[in-house]
Amino acid sequence: MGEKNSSGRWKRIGWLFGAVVAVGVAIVLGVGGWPSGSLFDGVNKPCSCSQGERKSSGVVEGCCCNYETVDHLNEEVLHPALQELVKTSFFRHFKVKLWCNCPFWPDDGMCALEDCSVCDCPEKEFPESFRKPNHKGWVEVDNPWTNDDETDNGAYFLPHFSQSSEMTYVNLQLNPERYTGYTGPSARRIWVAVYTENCPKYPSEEFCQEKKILYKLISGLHSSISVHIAVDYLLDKATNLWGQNMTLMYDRVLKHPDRISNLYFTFLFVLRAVTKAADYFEQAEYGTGNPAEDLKTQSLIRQLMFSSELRAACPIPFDEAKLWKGHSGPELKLEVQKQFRNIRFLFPTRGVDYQLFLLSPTATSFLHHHLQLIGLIYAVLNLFSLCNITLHCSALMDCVGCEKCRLWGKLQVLGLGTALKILFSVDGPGQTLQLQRNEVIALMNLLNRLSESVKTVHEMGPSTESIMGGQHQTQNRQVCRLHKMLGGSRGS
Ligand SMILES: Cc1cc2nc3c(=O)[nH]c(=O)nc-3n(C[C@H](O)[C@H](O)[C@H](O)COP(=O)(O)OP(=O)(O)OC[C@H]3O[C@@H](n4cnc5c(N)ncnc54)[C@H](O)[C@@H]3O)c2cc1C
Repeated sequence: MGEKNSSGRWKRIGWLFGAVVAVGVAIVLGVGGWPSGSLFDGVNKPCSCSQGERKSSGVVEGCCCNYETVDHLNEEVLHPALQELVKTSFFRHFKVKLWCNCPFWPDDGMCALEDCSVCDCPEKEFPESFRKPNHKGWVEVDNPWTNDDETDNGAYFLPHFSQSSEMTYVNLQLNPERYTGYTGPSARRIWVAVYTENCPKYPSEEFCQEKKILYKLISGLHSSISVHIAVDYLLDKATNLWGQNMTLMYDRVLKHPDRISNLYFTFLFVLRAVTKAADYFEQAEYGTGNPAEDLKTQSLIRQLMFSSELRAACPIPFDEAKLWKGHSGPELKLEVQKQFRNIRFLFPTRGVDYQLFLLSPTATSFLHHHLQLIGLIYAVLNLFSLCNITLHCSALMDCVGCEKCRLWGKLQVLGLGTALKILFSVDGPGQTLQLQRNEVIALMNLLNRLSESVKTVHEMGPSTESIMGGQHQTQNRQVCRLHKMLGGSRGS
C-alpha cells in the first residue's frame, strides 16, 4: 500500500515535471524561440521534415555543362593533369607580398597552429629564369580586374624573406592549403567584408547574370577553401593526427546546395578562361633551366588545353559571349570590374592619414558597424575630389591574419582576376591577350584547387551526406514531433 502510494506520488511528480517542461517549451517558443545553434534551431522555421536535400544534378547554373559531365571530365582528364602540372618547378613557385599591413583594422587574427606560417623558399631553389625580366610569353602588364600591387616593379629577385612589403617566392607544394586553426571573428570579418562590400548576393530574379557572377565566384572559392580545410584537418592536436572532418565538410558545404553549385560554377568559369587562352598558353615558355621538366610542363599544358575528351563533352564550359550585351554592356562591365577591386581605399589626399585613422580601434569598430555610411561618405568625398577611391581585392587579403591562408587567399584572388581578364578584357578588335607569369601560375593553381574540391564533393558528398544528413534528419524529425505535440502550426 505504502509502495503504491509512493509510486503514485512519483508519477504525479513526473507529470508535474513534464507539464512544467512543456509550459517552459511553449513559453520559449512563444516568446523568443530557441537559442540559435541548438538542436531546436528548426522549430521557429517552417517545418521541413518531409523535404530531402536537393541533389546536384542537371546543368550547372549559369554554365553550359552538367554536373555529371564535369565530374567525369575532372576525374579522367583535368584532375590527373593538373595534379602533375602544379608540381612542376614553373608552377610551384609563386611570387607574393606576404607582409603588408592590413589597411582596414589592426591585425588581430591568428591561427591556432604553429605551422600556419609559410616556409622559406631558399634562393637556390627557385628557377634562375624567374629572375630574368623578359621571359617569352609573360609580360608585366596591368590587369583591369586587379590592382597590381602584386608586381614587383622590375625587382625580380628579392631573396630575403623577412622584408615586409617585399615580394618573395614561395614553394606552394611545401605550403599546402589546409586547416590552420585560423577562425573566429577575424576570419569571419574578412568574408563578411568581401560579401557585403564587394560581392553582394543579389536576389536571384532581380539582377542580370553579370551582377551575380562575382558573388558566385567568391562563394565558389569560399566553398573550395572550406573543403580543403575539412579534408586536411587536425583531428587530434595531442597526437598530431590529421584527417577528414566530415562534420565540418557537411556543415559548411554539403548541406548548402547553392554553395556546391557555386563551386562547380567557379570551376567551369576558370576552366573556360584556361581553354579560351589555349593558343597563348601553348606558345608561352615554361623554361626553368631543367630541360626534362620543362618538356613535361609543356606537354601537360597541351594535354590540358587540347584534350579531345574535354572539347567533345564540354566545349564551352561557360559562355562569356552572352554577357555585356546591349548599350549598357560596357558600363556594366566597368561597374562589375570596380566591384571586384572594390575592397581597398587608397587616399592620396591632402595630408590626412586615412590609413592611421582606419587603424585606430574606435575607427575600426565604427567602420565595422557603419560600412554603408562610410561608403557613402567616401563616395561624397570622391565627388568633391577630396580623395580617390581605388580598390584592391588583394588588399583585403592583407588582413587575413594567418600567413598560409593569406598566401592562398592572394593566389586564388589573383587567379580569379586572371580568369576575368581572359574572359572579359580582350574581346575588342586589336586587343591581344598579355599575361604575367605570376598570373598564370595563380590561374593554374586555382584551377587545381577547384578541381580537387569538385572531386572531393563528388566522391565524399554522397557518403558524408547520408551519414550527416541522416543525423540531421533524425534531429529534424524529433523537432517536428515536438512541434506537433505542442500543437504548433507556427511557421509551417
Ligand atoms: C581568404 C581566406 C583564406 C582562408 N584560408 C584558410 C585556410 O587555408 N585554412 C584555414 O583553416 N582557415 C582558412 N580561413 C578561415 C576559414 O575560411 C573560416 O573563416 C574559418 O574556418 C571560420 O569558419 P566559420 O565557420 O566561422 O565560417 P566562415 O567560413 O568564416 O564563413 C563566414 C560566413 O560566410 C557564409 N558562407 C560560408 N561559406 C559560404 C559559401 N561557400 N558561400 C557563401 N557564403 C558562405 C556563412 O554565412 C558563414 O557563416 C581563411 C579565411 C579567409 C578569409
